[in-house]
Amino acid sequence: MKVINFKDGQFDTAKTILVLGYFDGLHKGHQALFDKARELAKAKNATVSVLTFPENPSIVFDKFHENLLKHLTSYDKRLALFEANGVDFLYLTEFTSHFAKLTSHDFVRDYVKKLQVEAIVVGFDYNFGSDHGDISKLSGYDTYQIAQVSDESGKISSTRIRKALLDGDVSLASQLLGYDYEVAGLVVHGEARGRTIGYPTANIETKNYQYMPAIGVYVVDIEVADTRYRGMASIGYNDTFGGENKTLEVNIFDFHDEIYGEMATVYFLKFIRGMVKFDGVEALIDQMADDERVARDY
Ligand SMILES: Cc1cc2nc3c(=O)[nH]c(=O)nc-3n(C[C@H](O)[C@H](O)[C@H](O)COP(=O)(O)O)c2cc1C
Ligand SMILES: Nc1ncnc2c1ncn2[C@@H]1O[C@H](COP(=O)(O)OP(=O)(O)O)[C@@H](O)[C@H]1O
Repeated sequence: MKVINFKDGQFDTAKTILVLGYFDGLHKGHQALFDKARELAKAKNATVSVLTFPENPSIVFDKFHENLLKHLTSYDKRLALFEANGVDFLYLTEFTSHFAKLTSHDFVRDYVKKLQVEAIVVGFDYNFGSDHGDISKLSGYDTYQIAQVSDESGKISSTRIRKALLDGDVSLASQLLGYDYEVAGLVVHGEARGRTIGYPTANIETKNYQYMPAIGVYVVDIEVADTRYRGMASIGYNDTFGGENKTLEVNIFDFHDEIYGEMATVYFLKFIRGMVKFDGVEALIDQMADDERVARDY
């Protein structure tokens, strides 16, 4: 997959199926668009391109709040997901006030017509231009609008996945995404207390603006230096010790190495329980032994 800044003007000249949207998380609903795009590309002997935005378009419309900067994936994971979904060319353009003001006619002229488009694929709720024009009429291309993908509880959406994470329901989030929810970060020093209680924990400091699951204890897998291990994670303030910073920490099973400064990816598999402020360290250790049984059995 080739990543191209649209403003650099280095457009590929092969016939292509163009997919349009923001696609935070590339969840099962988004994946349906790429399934269609791949099918069309095969039939028409074309490539698959996506035109998307690095940041959330809502930044242009909504009063700022921190969550507007957050994503369901890291940037690297996002690229990997586009590639896994069959995208050959990823065109990035910033979503700005100016971009939002383009009419559908402007958008076709300045963006769509720059590529050798064979057909366009969009989601059921896609909006074209500030005038909400009809892109198939304007552009003359076949346009496929893909119906929403639903499960028993309704439409699969990035909003539902964010809510599942904020509720600690990482199993639901992963089910809707079609892959395990993951957060990547750097292993940093904590209070060096973990080793003294028999449960060393790798403290993961995330550099990416990603949604963190709710405070609690989770079954996780963790990938360090290309190897994936089972572990148990805690997200919270280490209430038992009066901790003031919210941390993500992972006790890695059957692992004995120093990994400060390494990048690690944590895959959230299942919520175990909420955080507890214990009266003493012994009670915490007993509880962690129980957590370990749950995580190893998962
Ligand atoms: C699986 C797991 C469960 C935990 N549960 C709790 C808890 O219920 N209450 C709490 O105060 N700390 C909990 N912790 C956090 C520990 O307090 C923390 O890992 C320990 O203090 C070590 O901190 P350090 O890495 O800064 O040395 C948990 C940690 C893990 C890995
Ligand atoms: N099984 C393990 N799980 C997590 N970290 C481990 C493990 N074994 C060794 N380590 C190392 O020990 C560190 C954690 O020890 P800990 O006493 O909790 O210190 P800190 O507070 O600095 O995290 C990790 O960052 C890692 O380098």
